[in-house]
Amino acid sequence: MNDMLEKLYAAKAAVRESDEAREPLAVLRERALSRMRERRNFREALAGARGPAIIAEIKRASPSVGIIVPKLDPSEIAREYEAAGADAISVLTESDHFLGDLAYVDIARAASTLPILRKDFLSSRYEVAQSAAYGADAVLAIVAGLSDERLAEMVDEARRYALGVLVEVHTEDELRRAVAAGARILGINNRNLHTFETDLAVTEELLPLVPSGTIVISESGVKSQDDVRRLVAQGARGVLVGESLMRSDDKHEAIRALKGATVTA
Ligand SMILES: O=P(O)(O)OC[C@@H](O)[C@@H](O)c1c[nH]c2ccccc12
Repeated sequence: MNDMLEKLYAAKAAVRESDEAREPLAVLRERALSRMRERRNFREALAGARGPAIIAEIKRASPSVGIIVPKLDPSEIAREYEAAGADAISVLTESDHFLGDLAYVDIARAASTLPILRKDFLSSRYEVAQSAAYGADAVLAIVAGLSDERLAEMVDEARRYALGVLVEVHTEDELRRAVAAGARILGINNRNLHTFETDLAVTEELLPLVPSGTIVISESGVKSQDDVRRLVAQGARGVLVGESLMRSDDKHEAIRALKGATVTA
């Protein structure tokens, strides 16, 4: 694991410990199960999307670029994303480097009808149950930061609450591990977590190695209709877009443009 990732997971483990002292796993599991009827199907939303599936991200800051938007109204952004035609919403909940908050998940959920992905450096059953209890419909599992055992535990815990799992990979080896863990929704991250550089060629290189029936979402560095066109032409079902949408003053037009990519693809 690289330094940055290691730091993020270590900080997260400390947060988890204090959370656990306040709200034990059993309490969260019960609450997660009591919210089963609210669950929105992340996988179906992507599979059934018209044109390329767009996961629009709510992200206030990131380690690679710093502050993206000084003030954030997650409710308003969630509403805008849905009205603009997004298929799902990703919410950063990591607080130190991304200035996120777990509460944003339920805020985004209340403001839209789309499935909500909790994006964070999660590595335990506890955090998966917590995500479901706090209104998530799907969680992120970053293979580079997880042992096979941890990954399997997260996938197993997610199944209990019918949560989707977006299994993120960046290399061929990680892709193999994701497939072995039974990943049905793969996120191919174009960003190299050592250098923070993005290169859409990462998705293009890994796509031919993905088993059929797996939904592939290309993540990071996607900005234009041409980018989406290129990625879907290679077999991606859709894209996850953060920074370029957060910076856009006209989210409606921005998403419409990304969506329009299949028309000629
Ligand atoms: O802002 P971008 O370049 O559109 O990227 C979005 C998303 O892919 C990125 O936020 C991301 C991908 N994997 C992550 C893991 C943790 C935190 C954030 C991420």
